[in-house]
Amino acid sequence: MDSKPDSQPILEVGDVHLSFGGLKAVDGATLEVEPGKITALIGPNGAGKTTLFNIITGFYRPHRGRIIFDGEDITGKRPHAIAKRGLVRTFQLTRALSKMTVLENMMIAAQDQTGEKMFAAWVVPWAIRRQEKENRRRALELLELFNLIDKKDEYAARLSGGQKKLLELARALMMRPKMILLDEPMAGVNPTLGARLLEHVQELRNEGMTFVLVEHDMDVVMRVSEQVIVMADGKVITQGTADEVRRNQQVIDAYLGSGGGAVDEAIDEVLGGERSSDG
Ligand SMILES: Nc1ncnc2c1ncn2[C@@H]1O[C@H](COP(=O)(O)OP(=O)(O)OP(=O)(O)O)[C@@H](O)[C@H]1O
Repeated sequence: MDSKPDSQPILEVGDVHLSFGGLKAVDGATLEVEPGKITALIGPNGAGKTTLFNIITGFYRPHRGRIIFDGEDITGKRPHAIAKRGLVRTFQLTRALSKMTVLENMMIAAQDQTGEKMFAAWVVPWAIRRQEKENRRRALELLELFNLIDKKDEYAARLSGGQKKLLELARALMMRPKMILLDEPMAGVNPTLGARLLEHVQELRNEGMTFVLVEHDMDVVMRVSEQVIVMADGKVITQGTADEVRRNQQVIDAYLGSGGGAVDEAIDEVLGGERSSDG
């Protein structure tokens, strides 16, 4: 039932493994992401989704396996080198970032990427001013687009949950990525700002950007994603359209096997309330 991508994948993850002590957090994960689409990565708690995100973006080094982004092997490369190639992930605002203003957050995100240019700027001072001016122009443009311009001098800590998520996405865009990984973009976001965030994601996708999101809200997953990848126990158990995935018995079993009182709720979520009594 897996649907084969019709274009060359922008990201290929092949047989990736990573253990923490004896725990196999990612255990032979293999997947492909099509360019210019929104792909959701779902699975029960502890399936390995966040760990895989961290491996793909260079924050963890896999014990085995290969990651190809945009035709280039990026396995084991450092996060800033991967970001420079156009693959970035969003980050929850850390305590340090919360104590900076919204605009400072944007400027710092750009600096992370222009590290080498900054070195050049140290040698040639006019270059630093030109780069800073360009970063500031882009930061203000993005804040305007994301309706955060009135908050530019506020401390990031003072933003609402939804505004923080918008800032996280805007920060990632400072790096001019080809592909963005979003970890639970809708968590703690009110419905109005959540809808706006999804609109931005869909607009950026229409402009050719690729997104992969880890999201627990199945309503959101089924609504916005063109592809759904399902992980359980560190493995990818299936990949397909939202409709294909929701009918897949392995997916239902994976959520059933996740245990605890949330089982029924999880199945209802995955099946979108379409579970029949003969199941
Ligand atoms: N730094 C770490 N050290 C030890 N174990 C870890 C670490 N990070 C994750 N794990 C374990 O690896 C497994 C996979 O965790 P991960 O956070 O990747 O799952 P997930 O699918 O993102 O879950 P959730 O949906 O709950 O966020 C879990 O059993 C988790 O406890």
